Amino acid sequence: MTGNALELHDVAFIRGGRRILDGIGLEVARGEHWALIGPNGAGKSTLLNICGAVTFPSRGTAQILGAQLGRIDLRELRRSIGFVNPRHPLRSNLSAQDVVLTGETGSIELVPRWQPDDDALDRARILVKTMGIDDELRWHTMSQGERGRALIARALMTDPPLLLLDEPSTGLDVAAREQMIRTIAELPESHPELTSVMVTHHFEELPPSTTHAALLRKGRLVAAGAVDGVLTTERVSECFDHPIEVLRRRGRWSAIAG
Ligand SMILES: Nc1ncnc2c1ncn2[C@@H]1O[C@H](COP(=O)(O)OP(=O)(O)OP(=O)(O)O)[C@@H](O)[C@H]1O
Repeated sequence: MTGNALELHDVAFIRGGRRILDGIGLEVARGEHWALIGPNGAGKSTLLNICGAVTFPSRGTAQILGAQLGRIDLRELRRSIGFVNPRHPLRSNLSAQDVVLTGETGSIELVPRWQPDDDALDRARILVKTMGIDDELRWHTMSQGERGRALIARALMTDPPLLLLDEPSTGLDVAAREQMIRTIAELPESHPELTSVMVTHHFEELPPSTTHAALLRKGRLVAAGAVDGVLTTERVSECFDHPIEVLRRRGRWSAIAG
């Protein structure tokens, strides 16, 4: 496939007369791995939802994988997008493999009377294995870290060209967080065609595979581009309206508030 994975032009999102996003222009080329960072309420999740064809812009245009929102079959497009949200509202006590299989139907629960074909079953088994998930586990008793890995495997079920991650390390202890970061950092190797966008609050959670970053403040982009030019002390301090020193060591980032 050619062209950018994402192209947003002058996107605004307005609710209750409030501009939650405004003047957003963003181009994400295929194969890039973006981090979307900003203070609470900056609009990160809203922007990610637009990238995932979950939310439509109030103004401007959003092209996702070459298709313009509002002009395409959403079901088909959504199969091309893996979405990882740790607040996954699954109620049933599904096995790890069944959680992964719901990625095939794009549903939260298993679809009644739906039977996966052999190919889907094989892919689910391989994903459970490569993500290092214990296949005896069931949803209700999985730890947050195990759930996170199961949700990434679920998101990869359709082999999507675009993966969106909304704070995938939420609720993880430091060991589980490191494992999650490693899992995400290895994706470009196992899925070389993949493009990803990850929302996070914490610089420590950025995988070393991050190639680009966008800083969002009060619904507007403060900076967007190659990661080392964006995650600087100056730009991050401007974004958070607070002095923050950004450091990069051995490929990983940290931030210290002044
Ligand atoms: N559909 C909606 N209707 C009204 N307000 C909304 C809607 N969606 C989001 N908002 C508001 O827009 C703002 C941005 O929300 P969003 O969740 O995108 O921010 P965020 O940067 O992801 O925040 P956080 O870091 O706290 O998760 C918030 O004030 C939120 O309450």
